Formats: sequence, structure tokens, C-alpha cells
Amino acid sequence: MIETKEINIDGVLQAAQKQSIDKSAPTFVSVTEKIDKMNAIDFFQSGKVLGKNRIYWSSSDQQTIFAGIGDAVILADSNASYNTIKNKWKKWMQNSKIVNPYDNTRSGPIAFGGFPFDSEEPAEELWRGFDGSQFRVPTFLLTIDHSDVYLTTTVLVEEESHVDQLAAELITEKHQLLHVTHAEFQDNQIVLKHEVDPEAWKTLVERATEKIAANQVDKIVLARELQVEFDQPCDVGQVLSQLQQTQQHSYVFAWEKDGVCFVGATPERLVKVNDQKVFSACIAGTAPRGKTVEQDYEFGQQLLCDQKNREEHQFVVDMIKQAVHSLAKSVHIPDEPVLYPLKNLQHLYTPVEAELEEGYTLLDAVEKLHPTPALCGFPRETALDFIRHFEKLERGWYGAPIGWFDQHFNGEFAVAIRSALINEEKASLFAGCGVVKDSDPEIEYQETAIKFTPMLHALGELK
Ligand SMILES: C=C(O[C@@H]1C=C(C(=O)O)C=C[C@H]1O)C(=O)O
Ligand SMILES: [Mg+2]
Repeated sequence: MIETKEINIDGVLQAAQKQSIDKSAPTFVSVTEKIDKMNAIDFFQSGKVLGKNRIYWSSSDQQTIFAGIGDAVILADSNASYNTIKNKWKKWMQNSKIVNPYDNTRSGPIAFGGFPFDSEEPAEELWRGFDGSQFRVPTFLLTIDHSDVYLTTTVLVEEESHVDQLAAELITEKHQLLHVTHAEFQDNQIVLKHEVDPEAWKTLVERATEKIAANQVDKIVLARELQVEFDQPCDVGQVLSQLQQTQQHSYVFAWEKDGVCFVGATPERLVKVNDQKVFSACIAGTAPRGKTVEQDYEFGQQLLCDQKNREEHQFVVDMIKQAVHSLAKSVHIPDEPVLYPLKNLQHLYTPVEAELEEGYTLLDAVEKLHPTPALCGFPRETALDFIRHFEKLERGWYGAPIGWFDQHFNGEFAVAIRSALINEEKASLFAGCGVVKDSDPEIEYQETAIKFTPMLHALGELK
């Protein structure tokens, strides 16, 4: 049984309404309480009953986990402007009533969402509804930070709001979410699998290598799609549970909108900012895991010495270094990459640490960094142009920044790879790879095939 500390939500809402009347503007109300231990995926799953949009985020070390239900406040911009999102958030924070007795910003009001991979690509068929940049502050947010568990309730109170009714609704819904003893999960089963035109994709890789050979560009990241069908609507909670259990060292995320859910387990941090300290990461260059310890070691050593993979990696390091230097000081980047082991494959990894210059925020860093050569290529504009014209896939939020920020723009964004867009009985999976001058289309094809596997297994691939 979960006991929450008594907070007089009625009283807070009434005070907020007074504030709304005084300012002739709605008030952003956020109330945080500490609660007993609760499993975040159970919380996510219980949100299904309320029929509201859900979000999920687990940091790659699983020390910070969020699960959110409902849209209390939406920050969106169809042009995917970073500034618009920043300004909208600042405005809400100025018109707010925040009750958070805990000295932990992850427990207060937090916005979750993402920017598209390419702000100039319209959201069409597949990504309908995911146009532009979109963030939301969930009505109910469960935060698990190390061993502390919080529940933050957010609501807008307007001059005309019926606060008694609002308070009653929130209390009922909160009860429904917190008092689930057994969240129900359903096994997913893939019944159909379709790779979208692999031959055309290999031809495209060849075309990219020709462009590289002609010295028009150095690296282009090309992605492809794999479509699957289930025997019944896919249970996203079950997918998250699988990803969380199997994909260590990965950010596990879900962002649901009107029954369509973007889900993934990505190893790639774009940027994290905490009290002006910046952490970014260069992840590019890939090898499979070995079947034995010896073989695994051998593959790892080969990867570390492999010219082609080192080149793929170095473009990312050089660009991130330059971007971070433009808004931060005390930049620390090791000279050599190390291995980043995942369940099915291993990458070359170079961590980046720095201190953000005053006046810059997390969103400035995201804007500067995205898209890195890990997802796009180098030089950026030429690679982007190639992707726009020749890649068949509608990328949407694949390869894009997805993450969260708090009241003071502390937060974290990951790069949304190793991901899938789930729409009831159907899902599309995405995987890409860095094409450089020595790329062989067949080998790149196999690399993307391995990148699909974690998601395929989590979705219930037919064994
Ligand atoms: C593009 C993806 O991954 C990127 C490409 C990699 C590569 O080609 O070696 C490795 C990690 C990421 O930088 C993806 O997983 O979809
Ligand atoms: Mg590669």
C-alpha cells in the first residue's frame, strides 16, 4: 500500500486561482510529494486505464527514471524553433505556483519531448502528429532518483477554473495510478516482418561512397526502416519492460501521442547539463559482441584499431569538440576512444565534459550539437542535403534529440536511435550507419541488421 504525505491540493489550487485572477493569466501549478517505492513501468502501465498520453525515460545508468501520465501543459512549435520552446517554458515558470519541499530539481516540474531530426522535413504519413518540436509536462509525473521516489502533479489553473472539481478529479486519478497492485502486461507477438527495400538501400550506400570518393562529402549516415505487424495492438509497457531488462547502458524512452508511441533504447547521449556542467558523448563505429569472452575481446580490439571505424568516429569527435567549445569552457575530451559495450554490439566511445558559459542553457547546447556526424554526417549541410534528397525513410524523430528539462533548464537529451514508432498493430523500426569512403554496402547492411535486433526482441520477434 502506498501512502502519500498529505498535501492540501485544494488549498494550493485556490491560491493559484487567486494568482490567475490577479495576473489575468493562467497559473502553472506543480505540487511535489515524496511517495513510497513504486515501479515506474507499472505506473506507466496503469496510465493506460486513464487513456491519457504517457512518457517514459530512464537514464543510461538507470539512476533517474521518469514515468508521466497526461498532458498538463504542452510546449510545441511547428517550426521546431529552440527559442520558441525556451521562451514558452520561461513564461510558464514566471506564471507558476510550485510547491516542492525537496531539494531535488528532478522532482519538480519537468518538460519531456523532442525535436525532429530535420526541421525542414514535414511530418507526413508515418509521423503524422509528431510534427515540429513537442514537449509536455505530464499531469502526473513519477520521479525515481536513486532511491527517492516523488510524485509531481501539474495542472493549469485559470481564472474561471472550477477548482473544487479539479482537485477532486486529480485526487481520484492519482489514487487510480498509485494503488495498482498488479499492472497487467500482455506478451507481444510479431507475426509479420518486412524490410523496406534493402537492395535500394545498398545502392544508396554505394552512391554515398561515390560522392565521398569524389571528395564532395566525408561521411553520410544512412538509415533504413523495418516494418512489423502484431497479432493484436502492441503493449508498449511490455516493450519498455523488455528494453529496461535487456538494454543496459542505454536510455530507455517512450513518448506517446494519441495512441502512437515512439519507443527506444539508445546508448547515445547528446548532452546533459547539470548546474552548468556539460556532458556529451561521441558514439560511432560499431562491431558485434563476441560469442565467447575471448572472441568479444578480439572484436573489441579490432574495432579500436580499425581504420574505417576510427574515421567514422573521429568526424563525430571533431564536430562535437568544436560545438562544445563554442558555448563552454574547460572542455575535456580524451584523445583516444574506448569501447562502449551493449548487449548485441559494441561502439567506439569518447566522453566529453565541459562547463557551460554563462547565458547558455541545455537547449542552446542541443541546438548547437544536433545533428552530429553520428546521425547525419560531415560536413553537416552536404550530408543533410543528401539524406533529404535520397534517403527513402521519413526520419521524423528517429535520430533526433529526445529528453527532458527542468525549471532551470537542467536536463538531458539522448539521440533517438535504436527506436521504433508503434501504432497499435504495426510498428516501424529504424537503424542507420555511418558511410565513409571504405564502406561496403553489404557490411553496412549487416551492421544495421544488428542494430534492429534489440528492438525486435523487445517487440516480441518470432523466435
Ligand atoms: C545511426 C545509428 O547509429 C549511429 C551509427 C553508428 C555506426 O555506424 O557505427 C554507431 C552509433 C551511432 O553513431 C543507428 O543506430 O541508427
Ligand atoms: Mg558504422
